[in-house]
Amino acid sequence: MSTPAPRRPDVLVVGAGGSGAVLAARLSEDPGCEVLLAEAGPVPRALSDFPGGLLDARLVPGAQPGNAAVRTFPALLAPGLPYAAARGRFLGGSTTVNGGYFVRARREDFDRWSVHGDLWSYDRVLPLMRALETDLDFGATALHGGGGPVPVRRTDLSHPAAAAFHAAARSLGHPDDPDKNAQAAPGAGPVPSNTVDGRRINTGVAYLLGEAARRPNLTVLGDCAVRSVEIRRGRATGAVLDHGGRRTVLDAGEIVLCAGSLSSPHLLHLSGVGPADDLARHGIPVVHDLPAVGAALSDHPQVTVEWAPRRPLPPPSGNWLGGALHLPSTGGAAAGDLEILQSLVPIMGLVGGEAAAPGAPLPLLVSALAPRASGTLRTVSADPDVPPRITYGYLETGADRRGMREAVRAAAAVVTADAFGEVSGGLTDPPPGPLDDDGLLDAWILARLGTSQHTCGTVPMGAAVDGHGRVHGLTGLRVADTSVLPDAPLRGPAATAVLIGEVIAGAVRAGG
Ligand SMILES: Cc1cc2nc3c(=O)[nH]c(=O)nc-3n(C[C@H](O)[C@H](O)[C@H](O)COP(=O)(O)OP(=O)(O)OC[C@H]3O[C@@H](n4cnc5c(N)ncnc54)[C@H](O)[C@@H]3O)c2cc1C
Repeated sequence: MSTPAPRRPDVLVVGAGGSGAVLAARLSEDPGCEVLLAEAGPVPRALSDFPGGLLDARLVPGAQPGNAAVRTFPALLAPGLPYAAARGRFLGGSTTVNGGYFVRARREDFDRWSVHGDLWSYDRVLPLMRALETDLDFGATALHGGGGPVPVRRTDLSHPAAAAFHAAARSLGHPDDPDKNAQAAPGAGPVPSNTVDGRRINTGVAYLLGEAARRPNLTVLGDCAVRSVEIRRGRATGAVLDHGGRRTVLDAGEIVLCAGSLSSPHLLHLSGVGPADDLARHGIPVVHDLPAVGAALSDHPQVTVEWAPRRPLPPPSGNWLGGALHLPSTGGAAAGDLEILQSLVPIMGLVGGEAAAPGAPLPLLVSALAPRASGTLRTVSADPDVPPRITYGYLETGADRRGMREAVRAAAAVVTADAFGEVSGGLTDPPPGPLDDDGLLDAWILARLGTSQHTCGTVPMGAAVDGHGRVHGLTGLRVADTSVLPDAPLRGPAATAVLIGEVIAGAVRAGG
């Protein structure tokens, strides 16, 4: 991994995050392919150069307001409900600042997505899901990988709160779910996590700091922000980038946008690719009318249910996560579209960057994972520094609200089960009233509404790109990040972001 002045690469990869770091590493395995990876945030050259808090798996840097590795985007979760959406802006992208939960999408997700191309069928992606990981619990099996870049370890359920959570879920009849990457019936179990010895292994560390760092055909530029893509006569020819205090135009054989689900559609818009009327209204010269770019946005609404420990509990040893319960909502996906994720760190600790906050209530993060694209991303200025206008469109339908109510009641049932009494002094939020009344519970949920930060679907396969990430109507331009998933998976998307890098790298290398 060298840092000379940029020369014309065969492939310019924009963004070194969940998908881009993977894509650049895989493409550069071919010594005949010159790859330039441009990352807007800092790019450390060694593990020791990462600020400590970015690797500490007891923390979630993206939850800390003002963290320097995070860019925030103003957004609306629902009408009148503002929110600051977070994205990693550092080598590894959002995988550097996320929760380190690394769970595969479900077979149902691939069944939906594979209508856009066989590359996405479960049988086609399984070998890649094995190739991208080293499963430290199960080793190499027909389902799991034994030699891939991302280490996967399941969370330790021996912490008293994690053990009690698991026992309580079991006592309520939820099945055991010991391997959430095995596509079994949903239930309660440990969380697969890209964490080893208390360190969260982001995609930059996993894919770029090892052997890839010595490849002469891979250049990784940090603090290098792409402003727009140059497109001439229907072909992407290069990109405008800011690097080292200079603005330059870099020609490239092919450009792959991996800037994430909020920045890739924004970059397309700024390059004149998107809904023509909207772009023209904001003074952006239209290059290619593609209304689907930014027309939809899919994510998972989240609220926090809290309980008070009845006695001092130890801080987590290596991971902020305890266990997780997945269950289907009424009429929802059999794979489980409701999620209750146990945090062993209080909210004030997650927000403040401290793993311990003795005496504070402990949270369960409660999300509805039904795949639905309810939001939008619109560009409102030709100035790249003006953020896009983002709406999530949460809780618009009766089914959305019912799903969240069911998830909150399921979480409250776990907390109030006898088996949880071993560690718990009781539920502190929500109070009893809202749990018994749909209207009150809807109001409680709305007042505490947040998001899992799992945005997908802003440049979807089908309407905007094909199954190989190629932007419809243009040549030499692809998108390869969570933007291309038509909807958010039934689990968190980090493992799927890595998979996207693997799938699209395969497509590029195969010449298709
Ligand atoms: C706080 C938080 C917690 C999360 N927790 C989890 C979790 O525990 N489990 C889970 O499954 N998912 C989680 N996610 C989601 C998951 O991390 C993301 O879905 C995944 O990282 C997305 O990968 P990506 O490649 O699409 O984008 P990103 O990982 O966001 O990468 C995009 C990269 O592009 C760079 N970039 C952007 N614009 C430009 C530009 N113009 N020029 C150059 N570079 C640019 C960015 O700096 C970034 O490095 C979380 C997300 C957040 C924000």
